[in-house]
Amino acid sequence: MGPMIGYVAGFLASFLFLYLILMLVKFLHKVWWMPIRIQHAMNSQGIKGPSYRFFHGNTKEISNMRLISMGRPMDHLSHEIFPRILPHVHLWSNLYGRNFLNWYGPQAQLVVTEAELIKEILYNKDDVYPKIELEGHAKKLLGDGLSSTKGDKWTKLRKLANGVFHGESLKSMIPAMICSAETMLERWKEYNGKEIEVFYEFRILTSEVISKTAFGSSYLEGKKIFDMLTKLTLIVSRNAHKIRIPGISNLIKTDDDIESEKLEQRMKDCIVKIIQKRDQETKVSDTIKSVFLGELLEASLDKDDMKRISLDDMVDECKTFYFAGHETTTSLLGWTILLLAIHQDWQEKARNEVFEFFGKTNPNHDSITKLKTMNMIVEESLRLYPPVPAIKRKVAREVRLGEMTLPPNMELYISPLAVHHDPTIWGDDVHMFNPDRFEGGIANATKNTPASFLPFGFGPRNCVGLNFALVEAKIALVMILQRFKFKLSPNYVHAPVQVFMVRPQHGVQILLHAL
Ligand code: HEM
Repeated sequence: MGPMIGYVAGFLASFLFLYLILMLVKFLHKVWWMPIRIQHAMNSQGIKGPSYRFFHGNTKEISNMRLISMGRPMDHLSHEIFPRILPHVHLWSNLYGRNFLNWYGPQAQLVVTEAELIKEILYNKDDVYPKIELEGHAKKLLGDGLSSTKGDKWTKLRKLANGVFHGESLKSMIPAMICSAETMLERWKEYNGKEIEVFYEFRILTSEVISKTAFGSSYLEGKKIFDMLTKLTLIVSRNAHKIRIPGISNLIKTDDDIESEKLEQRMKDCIVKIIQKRDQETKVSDTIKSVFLGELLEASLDKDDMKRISLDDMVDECKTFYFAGHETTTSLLGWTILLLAIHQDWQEKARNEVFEFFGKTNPNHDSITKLKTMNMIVEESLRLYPPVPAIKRKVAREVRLGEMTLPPNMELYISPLAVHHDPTIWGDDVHMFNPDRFEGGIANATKNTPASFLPFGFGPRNCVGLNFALVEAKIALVMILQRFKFKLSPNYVHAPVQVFMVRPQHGVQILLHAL
């Protein structure tokens, strides 16, 4: 018996040893051999970049640069925020060229800043340059909803969302937008002659608008979800440049892992409750408007397999739209008010146009889209302060992009912020607020390189909420301009930061004067 046990134990030990060796070889292949090979292959095509560092890639350098650049406020009210928000892209594109290679851990990432190449990437269908797979905390934030999913499921969800956020359906949401803006401005009356922090105000406004229009739920019900989303966003943001050893992260959980799991579960419970409540309401009355949640519910009951969606899909869609429809528009409104508070001449021009179109009456859809000065101001605000500073894609299979041959699985990093602050496209006054540059339209402003202006992305996966966001923001701006003059408060501290979106770290304080 004794020798037999010894034999089995020896066999198991050698098996374990071989297994460990195999795992080590696999690990080294991933974190050492492949990066060296890819770096070499790209260098030989003239694509340079900071050297790959074992396991962490360039993430530590990137984190340090960001800590320094965003660690304190800007010295003056400059709009030159690209070196501050994305210091590594700014430095390395100057050092290594417009398209350069950097490393997100052992993941090769090609940063592309040339508009023609960006167009090629974003215009392509999912099979060549698909979206990247979300992992960890980010996956808990957005799930497999419209912004992250691919293939047939994406086609199905996009069709559904397109129908809801365009045309007549969008028009039917305008009264709710106006009503929410009125509630906000009623509150503002108390601040006449005083300071008000508007970024916070816009967070309430945009969450109320998306809650009411898309989900039919009141702000208070949606508020819990927004609070949880905000917490999860902070977790994603502070872990964005941390590289974890695969496998180990399943065994050893950090506080953030535990917190994000809890938040994911609580958000799901909350959304399921809203869905169930809505389901009951629909049974009771047919008159309820066909908001987004209604469409989702209908799709969940569809007999056609190709159209039907599951409860998990619904939860992910709700999370996606709560998230996408909230922080982005808040950011746009916050920066636009800051710009108008600084540039009083443009505030006056915008107000004159508003009075010309609407007098003191509430805005309406048809005229909102005709406001030319307002449109130029919003476009210039989106150019200088694009809420979404970076977009990512992946290379599905070996492919030629311009003069380069890219290996499969390489990540592509496209930065609207970098492109919007490129003087070769926008001229020497690139960092100035000059809405006039949009007077002849976007094509004219970008000298017919449309991918040079991409606040809402580009191509088939551009922002599905584009019109919704623009109408909502313009309604709020029109109604503010009709009621108040405003200037920047001396307490405002200029500290744009990136926490997912580009946002003012300490809010936007203005002084209000009722008209
Ligand atoms: C100023 C406001 C907004 C900005 C700047 C913005 C920006 C963007 C950008 C850049 C993308 C493309 C991302 C990529 O290509 O990877 C995108 C996609 C998306 N946006 Fe927005 N967005 C805004 C408002 C909204 C609103 C209000 C909603 C919802 C009502 C929304 C829902 C979405 C969704 C669902 C996607 C994914 C679309 C798809 O993949 O098919 N966004 N947005």
